[in-house]
Order: sequence, then structure tokens, then C-alpha cells
Amino acid sequence: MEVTARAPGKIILCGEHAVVHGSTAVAASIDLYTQVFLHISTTHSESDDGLLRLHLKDMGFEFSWPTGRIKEVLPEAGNPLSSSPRSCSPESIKAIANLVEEQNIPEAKIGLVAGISAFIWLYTSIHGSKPARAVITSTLPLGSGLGSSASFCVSLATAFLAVSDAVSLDLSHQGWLSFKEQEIDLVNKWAYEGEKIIHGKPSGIDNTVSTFGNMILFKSGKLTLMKSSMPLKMLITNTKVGRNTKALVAGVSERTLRHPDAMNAVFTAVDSISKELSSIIQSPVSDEISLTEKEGKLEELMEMNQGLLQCMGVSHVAIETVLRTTLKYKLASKLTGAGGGGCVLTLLPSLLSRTVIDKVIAELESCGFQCLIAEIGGKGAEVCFDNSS
Ligand SMILES: Nc1ncnc2c1ncn2[C@@H]1O[C@H](COP(=O)(O)OP(=O)(O)O)[C@@H](O)[C@H]1O
Ligand SMILES: C[C@@](O)(CCOP(=O)(O)O)CC(=O)O
Ligand SMILES: [Mg+2]
Repeated sequence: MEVTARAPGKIILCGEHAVVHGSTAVAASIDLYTQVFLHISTTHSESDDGLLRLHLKDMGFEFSWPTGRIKEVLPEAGNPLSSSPRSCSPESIKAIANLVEEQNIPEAKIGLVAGISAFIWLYTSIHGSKPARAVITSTLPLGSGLGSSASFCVSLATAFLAVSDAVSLDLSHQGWLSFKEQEIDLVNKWAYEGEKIIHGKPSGIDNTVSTFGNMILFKSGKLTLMKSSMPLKMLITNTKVGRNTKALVAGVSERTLRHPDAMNAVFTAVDSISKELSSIIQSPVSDEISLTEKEGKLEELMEMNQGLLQCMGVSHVAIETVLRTTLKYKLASKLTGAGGGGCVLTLLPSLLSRTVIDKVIAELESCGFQCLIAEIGGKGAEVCFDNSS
């Protein structure tokens, strides 16, 4: 049986890191995706090779594990339960680490270990030790703050569940298909378990916005879908400075332990900024003047959020260069995602001319950065059975 699944990346408009500590945050999906093609053996008569295969196509890596070996080291593989998401135990983490280590991943690509481990955990928990082949492609930059880890986990969970007993889908449907409400919740829960393997202590905002798409307000594991009443155009600048979300999240937690009162005040301020930002985005726009006023307020809130992210210790010289450059054109920016490098968001007000946009992009790219303007707030996770999309 074959299925293709895809899940979008995201931008965080306000509240990254603070959301891990219970503050409100606002995020939106973007039109960059991780895509999984899955071929799974459904009967023993099929000519399977007794292997679980993972092909990371963009990177040119192919990994495989004999299913007998998986069964030997991972107890979960003997008892898969697709309908009840569960956490990877420390023993299973160790067993999976051994399975990944056997693949001799080059030192320069060691960051992939976390993603491959999440793949093994999600697959074996949902399908046990059935032979299968998964081919992954992605238009998202990895480790840049655009939620590649969540989009990877959501697309895997979507593909694995689509061909499981937990979900019933119309296999004859042509083109992309979304899951029903309860089933999509299951995708989100499994994806969160994968994110935990990659991030350590994720808030759940990234997997939630990748699963459900749109724009969301998120606090303490709960989402509220938002309806934007204004056009929102964001320039995304990738500083191309590599970083790791797990380490940055841990760094903020350590700072919080050292300075609990000060950091809690920072998180409370972020909470207020996110709430104000979401109410501005959702309040009706009567005319051009009110749109310009709203954009001005958003810019101010983005700058305030950036200042607080600096207080958390997650900015970076490359991020500061982007802030300084865009400010020359009177444009406001903030980092998005975990920071420490990665991507920066710049609000492009509706009256800003194409000439100015081109100039800012040219100047940012002359610093070695990469710019893109993504569509915001599209669909979340989807599957396709006809293989022609
Ligand atoms: N397409 C992919 N294939 C394999 N692993 C992936 C893929 N996308 C993401 N990952 C995993 O997620 C990690 C990056 O996640 P993270 O540090 O949270 O940054 P971000 O989520 O902002 O891209 C990668 O190092 C890798 O382990
Ligand atoms: C920093 C954080 O708020 C977002 C991390 O996003 P990303 O992995 O950098 O795309 C962590 C989280 O919410 O789990
Ligand atoms: Mg991530």
C-alpha cells in the first residue's frame, strides 16, 4: 500500500520560548512542506525485503534496518498501538540510539540522529516491525526556526496513521485530503511525541500549527484558531547560522532557574504582547488609515518581543545585522523560532513599494543571507493516495 503525506512549516509571530513556560504565542503555517512517500507491506505475499527503509532524498542518505533486528531491541515493535500515542521511554531511546548508531551517520550530519530516532519511534509504535520504505523530501531549511522538526514529525505521523486501523479515509479520493477532526488530533498527539525526541521539552506549538494549519493562538497545550482580518506579508530572512532548538530551549530554562523572578516577568510581558498582537490581527479593518495604524502597532509589538527574546539570551549577531539592515528602511523585525541564528521575520506593510522590498532583499542578500516571502496560514497536514499530485 502507498500513501504520500505532507505537513507545512511555520512562523512564530510572537511568543517563542516564552510559550514553553506557559505564555501565549501566535503562529501561522507557511507554504513550505516536508513530504513523505510511504510504501508499506500489507500482506506477507508481497515481495518485501524484510527491511524498514528510510530515504532522506534531498540529502542523499538511505538507511535500513532488518525488521528482525528492530523486534529484537524494541519491545514496542511487538505491540504497536496506533490509537494511543505514548512517550518514548528512556530504555527505548537507548535502543533506538543503538539502531541509529549502526548506520554510521557522518559526524557533519549528526543533527539528523534526532530526526531518524523520531522516525523509528513513530513508525514502530504505529506499525511495529512491518517492512516499509519511507522517502522524505522537504522544501524547508532544517534547523532554521521554520519548524522543520515538527513538519517532519507531523508528515510522518500523517503517513503512518493514514495506512493504520486508527483512521478511516476515502482511498479513492483524488488529490490532497485532510483528516477528520478526531483523527487529526491523533496525528498531532503522535507528532508531539516525535517532537519530544528532537526538542527535549517542546511546547507543542510547532506540531499543532503544522497539523492544523491556519494561524493559531497557543497557550499551555491549547490552541484557538485565529481569523486574520488584515493582509499579513512577512519577509523571512534566513541568516544561515546553524543552531539547535533543543540546546536553545535548555539554555532559556537554565537562565530561568538562575533568575526566576526576572525571567517570569519577561514571560508575562510576552504573554501580554501575544494577546495584543492577536486581537489587532483579528479586529476589523475599516479603511486604509486603520490598516496602517494596525501595522504600526504590530511593528512595535514585534520589536518589543525581539527585545524580550534578547533578554532570554537567544539573539545572535547575524540576527542583529538583519534588524539593523531592515531598520534602515524603517521596517521592524524579530527572530522567529528558537533563534541563536536561523530566521528573522520582517513585516512588509501593505503600502510598502516593490522597489523598497527589492532594495531590502538585495542588501540582506549581499550580507550572505537568504530571503523569501512565504504564503501564511494555508492548510495543515494532508494525505494523497493517487500518487499523481
Ligand atoms: N527532512 C528531515 N529529515 C530528517 N530529519 C529532519 C528533517 N527535518 C527536520 N529534521 C530533524 O529536525 C532537526 C531540526 O529541528 P530543530 O532544531 O527543531 O529546527 P527547526 O525545527 O527550526 O528546523 C534536524 O536536525 C533533524 O534531526
Ligand atoms: C523555541 C520554541 O518556542 C519554538 C522552536 O521552533 P523551531 O524548532 O526553532 O522551529 C520551542 C517550542 O515552543 O517548543
Ligand atoms: Mg523544531
